[in-house]
Amino acid sequence: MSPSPDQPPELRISEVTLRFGGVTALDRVSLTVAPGEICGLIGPNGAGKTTLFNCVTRIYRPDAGTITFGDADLTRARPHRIVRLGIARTFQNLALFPSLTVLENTLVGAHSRTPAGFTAATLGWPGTTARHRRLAAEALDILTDLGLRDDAHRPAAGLPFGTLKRVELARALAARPRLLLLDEPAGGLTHAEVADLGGLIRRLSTERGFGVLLVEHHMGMVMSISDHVVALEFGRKIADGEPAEVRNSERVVAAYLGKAS
Ligand SMILES: Nc1ncnc2c1ncn2[C@@H]1O[C@H](COP(=O)(O)OP(=O)(O)OP(=O)(O)O)[C@@H](O)[C@H]1O
Repeated sequence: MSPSPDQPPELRISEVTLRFGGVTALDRVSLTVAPGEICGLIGPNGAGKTTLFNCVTRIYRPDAGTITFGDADLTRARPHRIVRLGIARTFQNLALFPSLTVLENTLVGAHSRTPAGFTAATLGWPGTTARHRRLAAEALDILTDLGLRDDAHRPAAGLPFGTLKRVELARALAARPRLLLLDEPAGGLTHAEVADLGGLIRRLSTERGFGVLLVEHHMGMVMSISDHVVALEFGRKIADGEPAEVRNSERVVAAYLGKAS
C-alpha cells in the first residue's frame, strides 16, 4: 500500500558504520521507524545509541551506510535541513533556556520551522507579529495537551525536573515533527512520572501519526510503549523485534549482565 501524501515518511537506517579513531561506535547498524510507530533503542552505556541519533540529525556523518527519510538522503542533507524535514529531538541533558518562560521555550521549537525565526519575532520585525501570535496560540494548545498550561508564563528556571522534561517534549512538538527522536526522556523522573510520560508519548505518536525513535534506559517504559525494540552492544545490533522477544533474548540479557558484573 502506498503512503498517503500527508503521512510522514519512514526512517530507514541501512548498514551505518561510524568510527572515532580506533573505536567503531556503529558497526553496520540497520533499522526502520515507520510513521506512527515507536522504536525503542536500548543497549548498555557506550553501545552507540546517542551516536546513532547524531547520525540521523547530521551532527555526525557516517563513514558508510545510508539514512533516508522518505526520499530525503539524511547523510547528505545539511544539518539545518533536518529540522525542515520535520525531524525533532530532545536531549539527554535538558537544553532549555532557563530565563525564558515555558511558552517562550516552546516557541523556540515552533520558530525552527519558520523562515524568520524566534529572534526576529521577539524583536517585532515587520511581518513577524501575526505569525508569532498564531504560533503562540498553537504552542498554548500543546502546553494544554501536556498539562503545562498553568506553567506557560513561568520561567523554566526553578520548575520541577519532571515539568522541564515535558517542556522539552512540548518544544519538540511545536516543530510539528514527522519523526521524533527522544534521548532518555525518562531520565531522573519518579516512577509515576515515567508511567505518565510513557502514556503521553504513546498517545501523541498514535494521534499525530509521527514515528518515534526512543533511547531509554528505563526498560519498563521502553518495553511497554514500543512497537519494536532494537538492542545495540559495542556498536552492533544484537536484537530487533517485538519487546518481549528482545527482552528475553539471551544476547541482550548477557549484554546487560556483562555491564553489571
Ligand atoms: N565524539 C566522540 N569522540 C570519540 N568517541 C566517541 C565520541 N562519541 C562517542 N564516542 C564513543 O563511541 C561509543 C558509543 O558512544 P555513545 O555515546 O553513542 O553510546 P550510548 O549508547 O549513547 O551510551 P550512553 O547510554 O552512556 O549514553 C563509545 O565508545 C564512546 O566512547
